[in-house]
Amino acid sequence: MSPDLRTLAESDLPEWLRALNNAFLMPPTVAPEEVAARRPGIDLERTQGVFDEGRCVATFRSMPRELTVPGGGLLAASAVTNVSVTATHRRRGLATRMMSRDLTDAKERGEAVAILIAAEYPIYGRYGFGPATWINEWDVDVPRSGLDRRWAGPAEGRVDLMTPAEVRKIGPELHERVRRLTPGAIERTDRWWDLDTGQLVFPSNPWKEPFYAVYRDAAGRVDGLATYSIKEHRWSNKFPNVTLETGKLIAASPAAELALWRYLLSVDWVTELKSGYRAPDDILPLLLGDPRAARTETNADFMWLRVLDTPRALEARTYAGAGSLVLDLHDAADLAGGRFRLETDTDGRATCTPTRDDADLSLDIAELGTLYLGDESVLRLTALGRVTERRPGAATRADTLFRTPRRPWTPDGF
Ligand SMILES: CC(=O)SCCNC(=O)CCNC(=O)[C@H](O)C(C)(C)COP(=O)(O)OP(=O)(O)OC[C@H]1O[C@@H](n2cnc3c(N)ncnc32)[C@H](O)[C@@H]1OP(=O)(O)O
Repeated sequence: MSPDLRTLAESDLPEWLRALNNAFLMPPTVAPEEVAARRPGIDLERTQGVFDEGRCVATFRSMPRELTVPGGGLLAASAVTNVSVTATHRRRGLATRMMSRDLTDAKERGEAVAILIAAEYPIYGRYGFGPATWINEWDVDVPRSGLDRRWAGPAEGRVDLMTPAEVRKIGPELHERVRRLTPGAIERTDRWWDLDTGQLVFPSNPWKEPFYAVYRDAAGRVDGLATYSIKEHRWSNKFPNVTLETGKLIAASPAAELALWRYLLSVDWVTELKSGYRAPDDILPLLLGDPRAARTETNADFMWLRVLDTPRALEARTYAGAGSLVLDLHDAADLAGGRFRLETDTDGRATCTPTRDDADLSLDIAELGTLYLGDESVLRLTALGRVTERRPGAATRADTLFRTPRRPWTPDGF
């Protein structure tokens, strides 16, 4: 009997979570309390499981999210997660079957793009995804950072430490503002905040209270929040030698961002600051007296994007001025391909319509995913042979339209 692929019923969940843990190399048995805690975060309608002789051997699910695009528009996205195939059933096409089904369903639901965070780089390009946002992680040698150790707080506004309960109240409104300013960001659910502030704890993942530093501007408006923790206290010969790990740092203004980084870098005893995953063009290294003190620990792709509805996706974002481009898009899965004319006006607003005109650029739908949020250079992809220029100068024109002044960033996983 061939394995049976289906949407989960309520009673399938414990076995499905067990399969997920198997593939993600975590202790397989999931306690009933864990299943109960996870259940509200899972929309059964958007799950898939493959069962072989009653045993779950593959998992998949997606959830609706709003993706911020250049210009601040919000685009309906299908956020794909928990993709797994048990090692006993690998390389038989199970992931491909689940992905094909979910992408078709997402398009029917009216989601213009699918997004995911790839466990490994080579997996998702074949399904039309391209890496759309990147992350950087820095390790700062604080004593060599060249910062004035007498820093006593921001010149304007203030930084205060707050309790998890206070953050649970003020965090969501702040994040709503921040994510609209951040192409590549998605919303945080109430559940996200409950987990972050210890109101909801998974039995398998005990919560340790972090520190929460909040920045308010001179008028008292909450404009920034940084979460951080200390891994271990190391003292040798009575010298403090402590590592501060930044959790999430979000800021709605440059003043808030500067004040919070400066605060974290000035906590007494701290000799090493780990930044956590940040935008690749985060200000952190350049605010140091000596940027060499910020060593890059990670520089990697983060969120991958797959266009499902080309006109809607391209019309949702804005561009750097007026222009016109004909894109010939190849899509092996036949979801979003075709030839389209993109017209932009001086305000950067766009229309995108099917056309039979000659193409300016030909590319695969996965390359459009890479270019969509403005992070990659069309010229660079042309040099690699991944974009073909059909009209001289078209790649440069496309770069002028698509690229953004700051790089997109996805602050949260999903
Ligand atoms: C969004 C997320 O959830 S990311 C998490 C992804 N999950 C994991 O990394 C957990 C461990 N790995 C797994 O569970 C599985 O190996 C998966 C899900 C990555 C792949 O599942 P499979 O059922 O083996 O994939 P499937 O058989 O459909 O493979 C399709 C193609 O992708 C290739 N492929 C699959 N996984 C990988 C990989 N990790 N690296 C390189 N190629 C891969 C296969 O070789 C195959 O290529 P082909 O079409 O040229 O023959």
